[in-house]
Amino acid sequence: PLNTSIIHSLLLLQPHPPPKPASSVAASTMCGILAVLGCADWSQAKRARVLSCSRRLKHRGPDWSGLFQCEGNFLAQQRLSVVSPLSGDQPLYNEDRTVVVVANGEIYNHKKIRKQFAAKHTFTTGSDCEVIIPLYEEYGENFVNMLDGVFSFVLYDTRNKTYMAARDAVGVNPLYFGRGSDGSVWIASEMKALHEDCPKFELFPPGNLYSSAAGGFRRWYNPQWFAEHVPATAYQPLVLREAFEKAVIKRLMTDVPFGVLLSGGLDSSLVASVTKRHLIETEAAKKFGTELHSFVVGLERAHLI
Ligand SMILES: NC(=O)C[C@H](N)C(=O)O
Repeated sequence: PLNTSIIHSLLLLQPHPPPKPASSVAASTMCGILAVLGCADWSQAKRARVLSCSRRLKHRGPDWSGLFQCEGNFLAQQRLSVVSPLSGDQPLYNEDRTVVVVANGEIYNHKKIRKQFAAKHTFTTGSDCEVIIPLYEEYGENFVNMLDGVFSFVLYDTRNKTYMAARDAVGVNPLYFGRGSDGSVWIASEMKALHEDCPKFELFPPGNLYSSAAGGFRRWYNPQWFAEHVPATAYQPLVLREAFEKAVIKRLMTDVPFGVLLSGGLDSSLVASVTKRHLIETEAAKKFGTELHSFVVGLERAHLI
């Protein structure tokens, strides 16, 4: 797989106010989610507690805070708007609001999936993450491998009171899983949102999904090469180059200004050079122009930068 830190060199700039020269920077593919499921207590005090835990993720999503509650089940999101800033606030719902999703993710093939469901599903937002809903309605819990992207999300189905959560193939987007002392399940982008309320918590394993109906985790990402002790295909530099370029290009999907963070090393320089070369072909260029903003972090008296 590609080194995910390479891809992280692409940064999203603060989306509001819109396109002006970049002055501030937020890390890539942010947003913070917190889901608390199956609480025995759903008093005002519990709701307030969930909200205050969710607020600890505010640094991940400065643009919006949202909360869904159905009895003892809570889904909260702090949003960093990337795709469809004006309509994509979360939680996201299906047409009759019986299925609810909070997500931290970028779904690169969302337009393709939208087309596939255009006749069957009424999309209410422009969010790339909304495609999770029709996929779930069509395929139940067996759709995660149809998402091309980086993500962590929690979906709650009010009709049968079940939920599922999933994390992308290699764990680009963070996710933690814990249990409260009342048996509730806590799932959050960062530990700080759940550690005080969960005597036990762990990393949500990358490439896995958790299903409340099945009562556990299962791997959804099972590429053939997992089983290979020695790679079956020989190293092909051109194939690698093409895959790398494609990986960078699809990450230019954004409705907000963006830039590249240069570490000073080879990886981020490669990301910057591919971005610069292909920027002109992208939707982003139509909105923000073809000038590429770049950033470096330097320390006083450190002479590298
Ligand atoms: N940024 C995110 O993680 C969610 C979604 N892609 C949005 O733009 O709102």
